[in-house]
Amino acid sequence: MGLLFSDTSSDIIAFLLIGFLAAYFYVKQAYSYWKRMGVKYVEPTFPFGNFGPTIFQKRVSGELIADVYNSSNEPFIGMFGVLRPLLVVRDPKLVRSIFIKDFQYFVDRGVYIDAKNDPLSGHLFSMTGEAWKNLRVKMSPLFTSGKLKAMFSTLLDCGEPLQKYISKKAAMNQSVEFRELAARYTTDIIASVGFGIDVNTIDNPDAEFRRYGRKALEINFKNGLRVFSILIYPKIRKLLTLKSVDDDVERFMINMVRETLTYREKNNVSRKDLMQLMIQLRNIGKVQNDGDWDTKIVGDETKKTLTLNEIAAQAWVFFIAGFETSSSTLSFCLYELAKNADIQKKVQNEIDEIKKQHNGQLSYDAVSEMKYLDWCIDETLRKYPIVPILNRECGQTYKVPGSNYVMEKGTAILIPVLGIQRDPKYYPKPDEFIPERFKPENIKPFEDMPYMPFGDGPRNCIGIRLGKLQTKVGLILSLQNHSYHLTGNTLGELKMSPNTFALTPEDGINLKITPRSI
Ligand code: HEM
Repeated sequence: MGLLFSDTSSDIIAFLLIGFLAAYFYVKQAYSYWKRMGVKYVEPTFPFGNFGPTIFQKRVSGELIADVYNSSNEPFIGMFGVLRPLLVVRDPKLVRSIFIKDFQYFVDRGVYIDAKNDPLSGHLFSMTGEAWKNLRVKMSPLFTSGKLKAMFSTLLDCGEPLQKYISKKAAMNQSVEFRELAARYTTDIIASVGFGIDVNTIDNPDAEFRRYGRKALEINFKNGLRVFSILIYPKIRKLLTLKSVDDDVERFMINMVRETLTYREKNNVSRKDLMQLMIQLRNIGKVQNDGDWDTKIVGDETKKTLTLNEIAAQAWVFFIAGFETSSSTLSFCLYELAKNADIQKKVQNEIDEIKKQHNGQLSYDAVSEMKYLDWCIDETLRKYPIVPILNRECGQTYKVPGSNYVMEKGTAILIPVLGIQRDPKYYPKPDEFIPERFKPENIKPFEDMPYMPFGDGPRNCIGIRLGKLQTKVGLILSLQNHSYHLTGNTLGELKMSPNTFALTPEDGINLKITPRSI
C-alpha cells in the first residue's frame, strides 16, 4: 500500500514526476531573471547556463565573457553562471561609475570568505565592507615608492640566478620555457618580500615553498571549483567546506609566518620587506615612515592590532595575487618582443642608454627612467590582461544611470576586461603589439581608451607598483645581455589554457635565447 496510490511503484513514479516538475519550474524561474528585470541577455542552456563551454574546458572563461561582450552593443547584458544571474557591463562609462563614481554601491567582490574556519581566506581580496576599508587604508603604505626603493636590492638578488640560468641555456644553444622560469623568479621575490624567507627556486625547483605554492595552484578538480565558484556560486565553498587550500599547505604557510615573527621579535631583527611592515602594523597599529624599518616590540598580545592568522592571510594573498600575475606579464612581454625584433632592439637600446647614464648601474632610479619598457609592459597587459574578468557585487539597490534598470542588491557584476581591451573601437589593430599606444600624448580619457589590467578605483590592485617593478627588473635582466626568438609552440598562435581563470598560455612560452650582438 503506497502513500498516494494503492501500490508503491505508482508512488515512486508520482514523486519522481513531482520532483522533476519542481526542478523544471525552479530552473525556468531562475532563467527568467533577466527577462523579468527587462535586461537583454544571452539565452542560457540547462544545466550550466552560459558556462557549458568553460566547464567542459572548450573555452577559457575570459574568452567566453569576451564573446558575450562581442555579441552585443548594449551597455550591459545578462547571462547565467549555471543558475546564477550575472551582469556583464560593456559600457566604459558605466564601468567607471561602478569602479569610482558610485563605488559606495560596489565595495565588495562577493567572493567566498570564512576567516574563522579558513584563516587564509581572510585577506584583502575577499574582505568586505568596513573591515576591508580599514585594512586597505592601513596596508596601502606598504607599497609606497620609498618602501619599494628599499626593497629593490632584493629584486636584483632574486634576479641573479635568473641571469645565470639564461646565460647557461644560451651557451648550450637550448630553448627555455619562460612561463615556468619567470614563475620561479617571482616566487623567489614574493617569498622574500612577503614571507621574509629566501628560496632560490630557479636552482632548487623543489624547494618546500615552491612545492606548497604549486600544490595550492595546480590544476585539479578542487582548485578548479575554488576558482570558478567565484563566477558560478560563491556560497558552494561554505556548503562543501572547501577551504582556500589543503590543510598541509595552510599549516606550512601559517607556521612559516609564526617562525618569522617569533625570530624577528625575539632577536630584534629587522629586514626591508613587506613582512617587516606588517609586523610594524601589528605592533603599533601603523606602518612606520619610509626609512624606519625598526621593530617596535609590544609584548602584550592583546594590544596587537593584527593576529598571526591575519598576517598570514595577507602574506598568502601577496603570494597568490603577486607571483603568477607578474611572471605571466613578463613571459607574455618577452614573447611579443621575440615576435617583434625591432621593438626588442629598441628596448635593449634603451636599457644600454640609461645604464650608461647611471655609470653602468641598475639602480631603482635607472629602472624608473626606462619609459619605452613601461609602454611595452602596458601594451602587454592591454593585449593579455592576466585577470581577464573583474567582478563586483551590488551592495544596495542601484538605479543604472541613463536606463530604467534598477539593479537589485546582491547582483553579481562582471567586467569583460579582455573583450574591452581588444575592441578595435578603442584599440585599432588590437592584435598588433604597439607600445606607442601608451606614449603620454596618445593616452585618451577612460571612456575612449578603457584600460584596467589592475582594476580601477579604491578596490584596484594594491600591489601595482611592486607588480610592475618586478616585471620590469626581470625583463631588464633577461634582455640586457641576451636576445629572444620564437621556437616550438610560440611559432604558431598562442593557445590559452581553459583550466585556469588567469590568462595563461596552455603550453607555456618557449623561446630560443642567443647572446646579444650589440
Ligand atoms: C602584473 C602584476 C599584477 C597584476 C596584473 C595584478 C592584477 C590585479 C587585479 C586585476 C586585481 C583586482 C582589482 C579590481 O578588482 O579592481 C588585483 C587585486 C589585488 N592585487 Fe594585484 N596584480 C598584480 C600584482 C600584485 C602584487 C605584486 C601584489 C602584492 C604583493 C598584488 C596584490 C593584490 C591584492 C592584495 C589585491 C586585492 C586588493 C583589494 O581588494 O583591496 N597584486 N590585482
